[in-house]
Amino acid sequence: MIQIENLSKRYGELEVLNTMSLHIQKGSIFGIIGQSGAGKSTLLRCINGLETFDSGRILVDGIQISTGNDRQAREARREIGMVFQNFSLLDRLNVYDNVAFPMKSWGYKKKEIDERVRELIGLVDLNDKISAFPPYLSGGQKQRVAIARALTMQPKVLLCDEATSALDPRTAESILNLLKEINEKTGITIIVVAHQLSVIRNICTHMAILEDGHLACHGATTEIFMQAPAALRRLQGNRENHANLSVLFCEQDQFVFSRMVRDLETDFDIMDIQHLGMGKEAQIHYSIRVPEEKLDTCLSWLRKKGIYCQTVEKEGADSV
Ligand SMILES: Nc1ncnc2c1ncn2[C@@H]1O[C@H](COP(=O)(O)OP(=O)(O)OP(=O)(O)O)[C@@H](O)[C@H]1O
Repeated sequence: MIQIENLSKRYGELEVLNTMSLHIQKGSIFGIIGQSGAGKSTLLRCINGLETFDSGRILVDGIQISTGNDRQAREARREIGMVFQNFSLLDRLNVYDNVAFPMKSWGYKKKEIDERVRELIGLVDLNDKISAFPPYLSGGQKQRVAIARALTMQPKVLLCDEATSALDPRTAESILNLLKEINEKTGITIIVVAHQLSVIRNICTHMAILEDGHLACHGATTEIFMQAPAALRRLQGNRENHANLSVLFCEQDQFVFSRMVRDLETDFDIMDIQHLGMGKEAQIHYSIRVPEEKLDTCLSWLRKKGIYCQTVEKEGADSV
């Protein structure tokens, strides 16, 4: 149903996607995982027509995806809903109006909008919050609103970019269960980008591992975990030779790890992410695992950038 054929993309000198080909079956829940900077989000943005690419093509149900503004390109993009880590809700609109927003933009009739919005708010179990505004919702409730909004145009595909990374483990689990339920009820194809192997293992029927813009392996999730190819083992990492770090930074520093990978030519695993505080005070706490021989350079690189970091005992970390 989704055909990605020889997809390549560069940002200047940096080759982010390298002749990547991948077929994603209709109705599957497909997980994409890889080290930070491997190209996961870029691939998702290409599928959604949010990002241009240099060569290759992407077909959704036989229709070619592009960033163009012609009718065919817009209709094709309409078939794809997307949810993000930071929810991307409009704070000035209540739950009902956030969910209604895409249909209003496309000029649907009021009655049709009302029926669909109420149905979706019921589906994500938020009937009691229908008039609430996003600042008064929990993270899990915000993500439910974002999921309902992404489904308003009855897309064939739902893309989830780190949809549960900002949530505590129990809330994350309830969102993953909701995605699974939506997949079973509607048959929608779901693509999930995640940092944690547990997310992929829990809900994905199929998966792909990206490494430096290459497709390192892909297939049925159960088979990949059973066969444990080298790419999976690399992702799981060899704990003996790795050190765990606790890193705290502000939302606007989100590209810091990609820069660290480039500057220090090191790999690392993100083992846990927690969002702390709200608004201007918001911070993100990452538990990461770096190769032991790179530990000192990573610590001094992060500290030079004014980022709080410290090593932690291995037993204290939440493994992927
Ligand atoms: N707009 C941009 N301009 C320049 N480089 C970019 C841009 N967006 C992403 N990159 C670079 O492209 C590479 C792939 O980024 P991408 O966000 O796709 O990786 P990712 O696998 O999703 O990483 P993460 O897990 O950290 O989100 C990174 O090296 C990143 O720094």
